[in-house]
Parts: sequence; structure tokens; C-alpha cells
Amino acid sequence: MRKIVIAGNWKMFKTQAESAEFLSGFLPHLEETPSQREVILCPPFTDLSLISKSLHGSRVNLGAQNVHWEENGAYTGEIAAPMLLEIGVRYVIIGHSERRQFFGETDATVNLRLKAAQKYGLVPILCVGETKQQRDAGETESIISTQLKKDLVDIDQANLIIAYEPIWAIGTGDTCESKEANRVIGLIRSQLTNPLVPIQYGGSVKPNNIDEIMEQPEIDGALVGGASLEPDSFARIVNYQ
Ligand SMILES: O=C[C@H](O)COP(=O)(O)O
Repeated sequence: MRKIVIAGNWKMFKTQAESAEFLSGFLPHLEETPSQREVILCPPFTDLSLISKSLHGSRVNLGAQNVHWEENGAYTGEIAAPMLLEIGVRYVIIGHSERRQFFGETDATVNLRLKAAQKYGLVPILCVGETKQQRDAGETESIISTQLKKDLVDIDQANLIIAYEPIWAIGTGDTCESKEANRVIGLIRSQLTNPLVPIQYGGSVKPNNIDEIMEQPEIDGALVGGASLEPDSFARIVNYQ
């Protein structure tokens, strides 16, 4: 039985004060959340410590949005796995398209980060997906297949989550049709050696489309950006029917 995992990626949004306000609105909704559903919040680094304290005793897990591959060192602006572990982080998003697109992330650095996360006991959420141009050129399958091949070298698939995020659907309101997301996620699964890896869909997931997305048999959860920033909206997604 595969796990259902719903994660909120706050990207570069929310100060500590705004995070505290979010939690006071969001946490009470979790009383309705089925117990086998994994709920993860991935705030900016600056909010992690405060949120970790507030989540103590709650069922929400904490995730970071990136991690460096070294244990420490002269890497200005980077954060290492032991720093995250010490404050209660358990998950980390790696290879998000915004990192690949704006910060020079490559499949080689994604692979290094995945290895480091697993070495220190963090569970990585690996993001893969195609651009609009690649989709229109019929390259979706080959692009994703190449990403998986390169990113997953020497990665333990027993401690891994994958998010299929078509880049053209991120932040655009232009959700990938749920059956198409299901098809691509099925293709991703066919390339894995472990059939139990949870595979999420990400890209304009909203309260009004989560039910349909989660009805699809291959989709094991969602990686939610914009709609995870507002307590009622994220609660509706986490508590989908
Ligand atoms: O990590 C989350 C994704 O990039 C989706 O973002 P979005 O829900 O705002 O489209």
C-alpha cells in the first residue's frame, strides 16, 4: 500500500509572524484529516525553527526547500543536512524546477543533494517535469526519463518521494488534466525499481481540483504551492474527500 503525502511548498513566502498566523488557522483543521495521510509543510529556512517548535506534538511534518551536499564548509548561502535535522526537519524538496531554472541546478547537483539528504536520514521529495515547449515537441516522456535516470543514480528508493510537476502548470492556474497527470505518473512509476515510492502531482493544485486529482489511481498526493499559503485553502486540500 503506497502512502498518501500532501506537502505545502511555501517557496519564498511568509515571515515568522505570518507563519505563526497560518498555523493558528490551519492546525485545528487537522482533527478531520484521516490518520494515514502524511502532511508536510516546507516553509523558507528562516521559518523552520519557529514552526518546528509550534508543530511539536502535532501530526504535521517539517520539510525544507533545499539542502547542500556537504556536511559543512565554505558555501555561502547554503544549508547543510545536520543543520536541518537538528531543528526537526524530516523532508526536503530537491530539484524543484525553480531551482533548475533560476539557480543553475543540474541533474548532477540534484543527485548529490539527494544522496546527502538520504545519508543524513532526510526523505527527499524529488521534482521532475517538462516545459511547455518540451511537451509541445512530444518530449515529455524522454525529458522525464532522462531526469530520473540521472537524478536517481545510487539513490535508495525506499526513502524517496517523487513529485511530477509539469513546469507549464506551476503557478499558472493551468492544471495538467488529471488523467494526463495520472498517465505520466504511471510512466514515472514504470521506471522505478521500488513500486511503493509515493508519487505526487504538483502544478496549480487548488481546493476545487484536489478531489479529481486524488481520484486518479497512480497519484499518491500533491505538492502544493500557492494554495498552501492560506490556512483554509490548504486545509481543504489536505482534507480532500
Ligand atoms: O512546489 C509546488 C509547485 O511548484 C506548484 O506550485 P503552484 O501550486 O503554485 O502551481
